[in-house]
Amino acid sequence: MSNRGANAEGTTGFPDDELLHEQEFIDGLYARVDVLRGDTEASVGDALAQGNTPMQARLERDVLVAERSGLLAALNAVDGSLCFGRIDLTSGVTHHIGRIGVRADDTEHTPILIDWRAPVARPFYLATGHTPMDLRRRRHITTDGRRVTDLHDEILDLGDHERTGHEDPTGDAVLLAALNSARTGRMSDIVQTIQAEQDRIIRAPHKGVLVVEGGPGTGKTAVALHRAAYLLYEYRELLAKRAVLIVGPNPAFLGYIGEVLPSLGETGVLLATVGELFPGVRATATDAPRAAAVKGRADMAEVLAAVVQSRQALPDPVIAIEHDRDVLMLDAGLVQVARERTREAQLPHNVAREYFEGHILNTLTDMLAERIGTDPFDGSNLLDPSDITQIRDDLAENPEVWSAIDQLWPRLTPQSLVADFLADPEGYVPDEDAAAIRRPVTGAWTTADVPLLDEAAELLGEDDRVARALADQERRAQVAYAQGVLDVSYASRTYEFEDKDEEDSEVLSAHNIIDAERMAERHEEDDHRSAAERAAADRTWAFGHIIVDEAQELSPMAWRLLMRRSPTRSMTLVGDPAQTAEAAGVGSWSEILSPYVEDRWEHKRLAVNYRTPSEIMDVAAGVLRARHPDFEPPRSVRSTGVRPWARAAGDDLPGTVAKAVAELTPAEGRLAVIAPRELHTSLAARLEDVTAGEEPDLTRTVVLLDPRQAKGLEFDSVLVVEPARYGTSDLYVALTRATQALGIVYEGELPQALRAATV
Ligand SMILES: Nc1ncnc2c1ncn2[C@@H]1O[C@H](COP(=O)(O)OP(=O)(O)OP(=O)(O)O)[C@@H](O)[C@H]1O
Repeated sequence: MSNRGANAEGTTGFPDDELLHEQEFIDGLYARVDVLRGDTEASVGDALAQGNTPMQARLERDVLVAERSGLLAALNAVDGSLCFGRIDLTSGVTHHIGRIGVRADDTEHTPILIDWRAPVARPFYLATGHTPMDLRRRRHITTDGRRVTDLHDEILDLGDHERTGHEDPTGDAVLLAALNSARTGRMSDIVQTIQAEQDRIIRAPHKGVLVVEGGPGTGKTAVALHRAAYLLYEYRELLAKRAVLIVGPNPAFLGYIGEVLPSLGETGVLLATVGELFPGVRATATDAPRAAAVKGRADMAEVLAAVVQSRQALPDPVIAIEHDRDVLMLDAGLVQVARERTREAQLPHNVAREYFEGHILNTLTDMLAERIGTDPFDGSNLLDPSDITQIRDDLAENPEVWSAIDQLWPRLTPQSLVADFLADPEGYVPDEDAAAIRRPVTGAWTTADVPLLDEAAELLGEDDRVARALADQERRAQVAYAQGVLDVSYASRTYEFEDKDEEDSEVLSAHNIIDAERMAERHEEDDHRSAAERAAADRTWAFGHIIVDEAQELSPMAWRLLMRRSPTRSMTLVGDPAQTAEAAGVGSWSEILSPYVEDRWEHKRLAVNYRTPSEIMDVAAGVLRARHPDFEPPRSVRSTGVRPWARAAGDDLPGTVAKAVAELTPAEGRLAVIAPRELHTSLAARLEDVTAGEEPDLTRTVVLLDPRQAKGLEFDSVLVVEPARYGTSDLYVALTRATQALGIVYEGELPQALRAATV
């Protein structure tokens, strides 16, 4: 830590010029930001107060309000932690670095605070004594709200003998302070201390698929989130329109990471689990592992295609249609021809129905025409084309014809198709798989059902003839309305400017710059939801970039869903195969990716563990090495000197756990008790003020979780209960969640791998 204290006076009690100097800068910065905020609030207020204005002005007003509101949200989100660093260049220039960029109110709009994502800020993260990148000094500025509390300087130009009294010889005091600080139950950003290996990943180009792999605590999640913020900054035009999607393993995890992007001033991101990616469906039930594994298998795509085909039925043996005192017999042979012709079009089922309807109507028309129009003498047909058309039209009015078509080529929804299939899967999958996935037709949806629904939606498509007709009608009404607006605008112009020639007028009115078609289009665009909000409601949305955390957990069917949302294949996938728990998870990155991008994807590794001290990491690594002797754990960046311990519970497991919890609960910070789900009720009964359940409140001091829920999270202290009941990867996850202390309580035997490593 620096040798200077927490206010503008040094330890000697004399004023500290450096601190004072930085405080002056920060005061000036906030003064500017306060003005900016005031101006922005006022302009939003003015715009909203305008009331009923002509359409063109309203459109401009809405754009302004949206932009300014975004700016306000960013200003408010970063308030109190605006500036965190400074770089001094050998040229004598200095730049302050912050969460967003701020410019002075001068004619040049001189930058006074550089956004951490700007290229100018990059040396702050990358410069070393070996490669100083033209820096003499890097300064970390620690603030408490608007007050500067500490400075840490690293000298990067070894020939520079000037000293400030705030030198940090190791250069990692700020990082270690961040790693040792008490956890809050919410992940915080790492923008002040991004390490060079992380920075290179954060700023990698957005095109193509980037896989980021690393052990527990290597900052994969932190890097993924900062990458989202970086991409939104660097490719703002594109990504503000198309939005960024971040996929996480469960809602508790999304809650845990949910504050990081707003703290970086970014809100245009959709955070979702795979179970939330089918609009209108909420996955509330949980599958048994075997069922999830079957539903996630790649061949389910073919299985569902076969289910759809099986709904395209044949009469058994005939359907009799009464028409005009005639009976028309639709037999299997005739329908099969119509069905084959329809299938040849290779369209989704519901879209193809229009063709099937046509073929059946034609078949029936031919049948009837032959029956009533054939000349008994020479066998020729006496009907002319208008008679044939009339017959066809009459048939199209007959409800029996439509009931036959509905029976043979029914309109299907993804929900009905998948629910019916799951209620009766025999014949489509092997018997033992069918037994694993069968459930009542009214059963609640699970996360593993969502990729099946999405697949079904693709196979079925939408018969949007009615919607299209309505939209056409609506559009014609809008164009007519827009034309009316333009006419009114033209008429009012002649009133207002009657003393001026049209050419002389400096005031442009709507009719000068826009025609009715375009104006109607603008009206359609008049959708105030952000891109992320619109994306959340649209199954077919193509995201600008997709980030997947814990990517190793996703099934092949879930990958199909995600790839549909990313036609440009602009993706960042982060994960750790050693932490794979889901039976449906995929074995290797190339297995996941080759069907979509062959071998055109990049692979980066993170090797330093920032979370888990070496004493705890050694224990966790031992567990994996017991199964995989060559396993290489990530290197812990710090050690605490505190060894993990293990304690036998005797015959009172809940009592021993309660005692251990009392010992391990940090004065500040959070404790997780990680225990098999079946023990939760008995343990919760003995733990005061504990939070548990599907979505526990992670900000509470003591949280009770099962190992799957603990994935991706971290706590100051962790108590692992009954480790012998976990699978290897679940145990590895559980053991690597603590930043400070780890205890283990067990009944019976302690697994061999844990015996030697604990006290
Ligand atoms: N450069 C950094 N500066 C400060 N803290 C960091 C840095 N990198 C990572 N951390 C911290 O390390 C902890 C672990 O990070 P993170 O959760 O992103 O790791 P992970 O690789 O996703 O872990 P896991 O696979 O176990 O979920 C977090 O508290 C994060 O804030």
